[in-house]
Amino acid sequence: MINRLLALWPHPAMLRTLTIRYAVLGVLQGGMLLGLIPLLQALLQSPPDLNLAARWTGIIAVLGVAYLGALWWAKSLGYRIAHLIMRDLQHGLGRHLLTLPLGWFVGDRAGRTARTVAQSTPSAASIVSHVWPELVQSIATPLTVVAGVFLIDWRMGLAFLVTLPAAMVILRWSAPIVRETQVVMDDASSEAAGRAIEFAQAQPVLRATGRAQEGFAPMERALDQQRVAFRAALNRHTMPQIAYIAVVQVGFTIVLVSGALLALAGELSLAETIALLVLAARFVEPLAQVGNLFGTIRVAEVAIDRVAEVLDAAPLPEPAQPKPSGDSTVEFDNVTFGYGGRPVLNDFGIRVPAGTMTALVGPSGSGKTTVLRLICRFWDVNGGSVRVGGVDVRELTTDSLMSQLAIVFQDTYLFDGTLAENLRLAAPDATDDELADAAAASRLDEVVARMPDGWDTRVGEGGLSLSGGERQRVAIARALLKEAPIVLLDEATAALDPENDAAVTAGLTALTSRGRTVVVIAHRLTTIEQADQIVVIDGGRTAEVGSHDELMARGATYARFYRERLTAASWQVGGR
Ligand SMILES: Nc1ncnc2c1ncn2[C@@H]1O[C@H](COP(=O)(O)OP(=O)(O)OP(=O)(O)O)[C@@H](O)[C@H]1O
Repeated sequence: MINRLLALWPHPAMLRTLTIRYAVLGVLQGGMLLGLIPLLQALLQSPPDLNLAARWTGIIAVLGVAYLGALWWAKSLGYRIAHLIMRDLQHGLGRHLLTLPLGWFVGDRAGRTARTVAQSTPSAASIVSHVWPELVQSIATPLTVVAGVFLIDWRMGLAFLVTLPAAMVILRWSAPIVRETQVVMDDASSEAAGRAIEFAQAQPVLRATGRAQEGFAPMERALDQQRVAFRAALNRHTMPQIAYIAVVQVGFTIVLVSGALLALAGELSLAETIALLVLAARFVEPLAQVGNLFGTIRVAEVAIDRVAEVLDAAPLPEPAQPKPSGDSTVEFDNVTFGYGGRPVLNDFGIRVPAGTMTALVGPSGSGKTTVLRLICRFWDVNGGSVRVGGVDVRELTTDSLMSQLAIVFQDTYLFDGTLAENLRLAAPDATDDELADAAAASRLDEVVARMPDGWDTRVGEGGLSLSGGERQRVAIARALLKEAPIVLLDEATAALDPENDAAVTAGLTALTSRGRTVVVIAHRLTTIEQADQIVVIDGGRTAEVGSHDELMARGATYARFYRERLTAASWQVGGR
């Protein structure tokens, strides 16, 4: 546990100091317990030696005061180190997350990362504030007691000692079991939490389809699995727990029987025997404590593993000798790419000249979103190259690439701030006039005018107090404000109401008329007709490229799509 922690937080000297302080604490506690022996001897001999008893009471009291002082001395250091660990791990995670490819965040990673930062770092820090100190103390106290008992009577010392190795064997045996079950319970909890979030988000769909009452099968399955995992884990925990308690109790019995036999044989005085038995009862306490701690240690280890998993994720390689960016042409040259083993893009090639608009169309799953992600370098290609301004994106620094791109994805995420703050994320120094200009071009000004507090209206977490179309207007306004030469846009697939539809068209017109290079996954007929070039993607390849008129004249895939969609009530080229 400590080695794993040190691998993430390499400050062994501080942990050594902490260990010494808690060991001193354990020794002081053991000393107080040992002080009971002469105290009881003085009281139980006939006649009782009250002077001696008073002297030992004084010594125990001094040890008690020293113990309290040492407790403050050790705890304050433990809390300080825990604070440093939490701060360093959270900062380290934050810095590392910034270097990871954006593709790393796709899927359920966002939720897991939130858990790691918010829950696993305090859990890892609790190792030094609670787990390790208690463990050190729980070992130092019994060892001090055993050493003291050896000095009084070596046979009783052996009787005390015999429990320790047996307890260690049981703990070693149970450690992997506890750890394994902890991982299973943790995974089951993550899955159940994920499904519960999905259930909440799917409420509109479930209610619209009349299935809200029946519940939601994936969540029910996940909750069932969680219950089964918890029951199985608790069952597996039971055996090691019983075995450990048995060892401690058997050890206690051995001490009792040995004490009784030695007393009967006249080898121990009555006072010594009673004192040793009192000590045996107190001796068992810290040992039982160690048994409980091992479960907590495994929980902390799982937390460390989760932090390490994020910190071990490979950062996006930055070029050793970055090249300066060129113009805003975007090119795919014989690009091959797949997620895992399955190829998605095969020998894919397109050229988007600077200052023009290209619409990507094609059936669902053909690879349109993947094309946009590769331009942003969410992932690196397996073959060929993606070039921006004539330079391979792998030869541009992330900052330089990102400064050239504005991204408008379907589900625009807005921060829980005001409309103005959300827009200024793209350009913190933008003047009010620039804000107003971007808003007018994307028709966000209409939304601002409708809102009670205008630009100061709070949009709620994720921008949920705005409609999907309104959020996309904010994203387009951001793209206009950012002054990035290339805009990547994934149009909302849901049919927009006429007002939002007109706003997106106006935003696109503004972007192209201001010389931006626009690559758009197009779902609306108006967008496709607006484009300088249409790229039809099918099966990860470029099936057709040309203007609307050229492709219609060819009468192949695009023309077929177009006619189908035109006749459909809700026209969507994406095949949805
Ligand atoms: N993160 C991912 N991990 C694994 N496979 C993925 C991932 N993202 C996409 N895919 C797969 O890659 C293929 C292409 O997906 P992509 O999202 O690029 O298609 P698309 O044309 O944009 O589809 P749609 O129009 O439905 O959004 C699909 O088969 C999809 O299942």
